[in-house]
Parts: sequence; C-alpha cells; structure tokens
Amino acid sequence: MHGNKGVSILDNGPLWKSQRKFGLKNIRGIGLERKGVDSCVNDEVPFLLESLQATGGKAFDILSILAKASCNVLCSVMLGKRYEYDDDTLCRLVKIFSDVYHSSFDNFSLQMFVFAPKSIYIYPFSQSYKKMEKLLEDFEEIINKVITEHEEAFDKEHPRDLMDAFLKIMKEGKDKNFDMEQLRMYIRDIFEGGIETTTNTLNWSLICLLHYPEIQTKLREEIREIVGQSGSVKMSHKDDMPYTNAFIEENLRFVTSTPLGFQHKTNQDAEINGYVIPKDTTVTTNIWAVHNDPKYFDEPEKFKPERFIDEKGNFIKSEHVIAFSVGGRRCMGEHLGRMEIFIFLVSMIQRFEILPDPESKIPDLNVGFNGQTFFPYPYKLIFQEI
Ligand code: HEM
Repeated sequence: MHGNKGVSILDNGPLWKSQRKFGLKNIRGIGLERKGVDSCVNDEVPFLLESLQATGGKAFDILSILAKASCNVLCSVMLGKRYEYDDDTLCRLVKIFSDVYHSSFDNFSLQMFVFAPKSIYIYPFSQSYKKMEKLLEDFEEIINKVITEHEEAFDKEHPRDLMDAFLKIMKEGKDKNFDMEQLRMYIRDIFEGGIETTTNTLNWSLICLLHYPEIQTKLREEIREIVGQSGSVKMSHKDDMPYTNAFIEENLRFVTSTPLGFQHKTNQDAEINGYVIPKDTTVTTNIWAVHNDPKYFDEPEKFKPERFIDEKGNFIKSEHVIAFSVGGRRCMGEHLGRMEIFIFLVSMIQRFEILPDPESKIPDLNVGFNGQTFFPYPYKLIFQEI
C-alpha cells in the first residue's frame, strides 16, 4: 500500500530509524529558516478565531474549521506556507485525509487487519482500497506542484522548511533512501498522522465542554487569570495552568481518539510477560483498555479532570495516559499535537462561550464512529462571542 516508503508503515530497522530521526528534528524546525514550531501554531490562531466569529452565534458544524486549522499548521511546518480557509488546495487536502480515515480505514478493514492479517493481500481488491487510491492520486497532484515550487526556489544554504531539508539530503546524494517517492510518502504520512488525530481530540474536547458547562467556566476563570481577557496564549503559560492541563489530560484519557494505536508486526520471535509472540504476528496496542483500567484510574467511566490535580493544586501527569502510545514507535508529532491542542483550545475558550445547539442533542461521549480513529458523528454547536 505504501510500498515500504514513508515512516508510519515502515518495519523497525535502519530505514525507519533514519526517517524518524529526520522527522523529529525537522518538525521542530532545528536548523531551518522557518519560524519555530510554536509560531506555526500561534500564527494560525487569528484565522481560526476569525472563522469562528463569522458563524455569528448561529449553530454550525465545527469539524472542517478545526481540520483546516490543523492542516494549515502542518503545511506551515512542512511546506513553509498556509492557505486561506476557502482555498481549493486546503479544502482538497482536508477532504482527502478525512476520507482516508472515514471511508478507507473503516472498522471492517481494521478488524480484518487485526484478526485476519493475511487479508492485507486481498485489501487491494476492495472498494475501500480503490477509494483510497483515488484520494491519494489527488494528493500526489497537489504535492507534486508544491515540490516543483520548492525545487525552483531551492537554496541549499538556506533550507526553509521540512521539504527543503529533505531535498537538501536528496540532492547531496549521501543517503539513497531520500528520493522523490519517499518525499511524497513522508509528507503523506505526516498529514495522515497529524490532521485527523488532532482535529478529533479538539472536537471531543468541545463536546466535553457542552456536557460540563461548569468545567468550561472553571477553565475560563483560569485562562483569564493567567493569559488575560484578550492576551495571546503562549506555551509559556502552560505551566501556570493546572486545571487546563488536567482537562486536556482527562480528555485524552476519557475519549481515546486512537483506541488501538497503529498496527505493527513482530520482525522476530518475542516473549512478553511469559507470552510467546511469533515472528510476523500483527501487534496492536489497546490504548483504550489502559485508559479505562480501574487499577490506574478511579471510576474510569467518569469524566474527572481533578484526578490529575494533587492536594496542593498542582497538575500531576499520569504515565498511564498513553493517547500518543508508548515506546520507540510512539507518536512522532506528540510535541506538536499537544501544542495545537493547548493553544487552540485555550484561545477558543478565552474568546467564546461554547454552547449546545438547542435544536439537537449533545453527542454522547462514548458513541461515535469507530475505525482507525474514534470520532464523533456530525453535530452542531454555538460559539457565542464574550
Ligand atoms: C492529538 C493528536 C495525536 C494523537 C492522539 C496521535 C496518536 C498517535 C498514535 C497512537 C500513534 C501510533 C503509535 C504506535 O504505532 O504505537 C501515532 C503515530 C504517529 N503520529 Fe501521531 N498523534 C497525534 C498527532 C500527530 C501529529 C500532529 C503528527 C504530525 C506531526 C503525528 C504524526 C505521527 C506519525 C508520523 C506517527 C508514526 C510514527 C512512527 O511510526 O515512528 N501525530 N500517533
């Protein structure tokens, strides 16, 4: 499917290691002319708030606005540019990567991969695969245009963004794994890993706020005290906001947006806790089970941000909140994803009262579409300017 290219689908080995190292360095922007990763997030905030303001206090579906904001952050980080929210390229990118999850990595295909791994060989004949191929052709058309623009403006002394950094290694010819096909797959994997997950996490956190207006009030009080009524939110505020941190952590735990992580396979026989796992077995992490284990979380079925606050009022992180998974294959974009969630969420709560649509029921927090990700069914809410 990915032809052993990209990063998320690669077997553990030297290729994956070098590609992951490249990603971790260049997502953060180390050695690039591009602005820092936090500025890529901060610069998106006014556009996000403006499009929320434009809803004029009427009920609307927020999904595409959140997805465009998340997608634009990745475009800034990787391609050195962002798009207007009505730009055709941004709309196409958002649609491609939402459809990849919503129609191709659906529940049925996922269960087949986990419980009947050999089904991967018949997957190319399925309707889901055909849909995916069509979507990815559209993606290649977009990304080829951006690659051409980058090649035309390329200056090896001044790499601007992740794509330039990749082209630099490729042109130097020191590592033959850095080729054009790998560049396309790399960008694709990051979009695939970064848009849907961040959008879903933000979307579920807004639904939590609809269910618990008292929590929303408490969050706004803390935001007003630390950031002010109109000041811009910075990552440096985070350490002084224990309740906001606790809310975000509880949201990551309570609504596990990637319940089974990504699937991997063992490349040698292994033994864990006395269980023998033969070579070539599909392995999946049950993140949901850890998040709902009463051994680690008292009354796991209840939404309680306070569980992460100690008696002195400090935020206490739990090693059992593993929404980004654990180990060598844990999420490559955790740092960026956490930044987006904090800055976007705080900015939205600071400026707007988030209210349910009186015409419809607030979505249940444990009912949604289950596929590679767990996401809410379409719903509407109201953003009332304060
Ligand atoms: C709330 C947001 C996010 C969540 C919950 C999340 C969750 C995850 C999970 C569970 C995995 C699977 C780890 C495993 O295989 O065991 C993963 C992998 C990955 N994520 Fe994220 N992710 C988020 C945001 C992002 C962002 C913003 C990016 C892009 C910068 C990203 C890029 C990736 C990549 C490339 C991988 C594959 C890493 C590898 O195989 O080495 N993710 N993510």
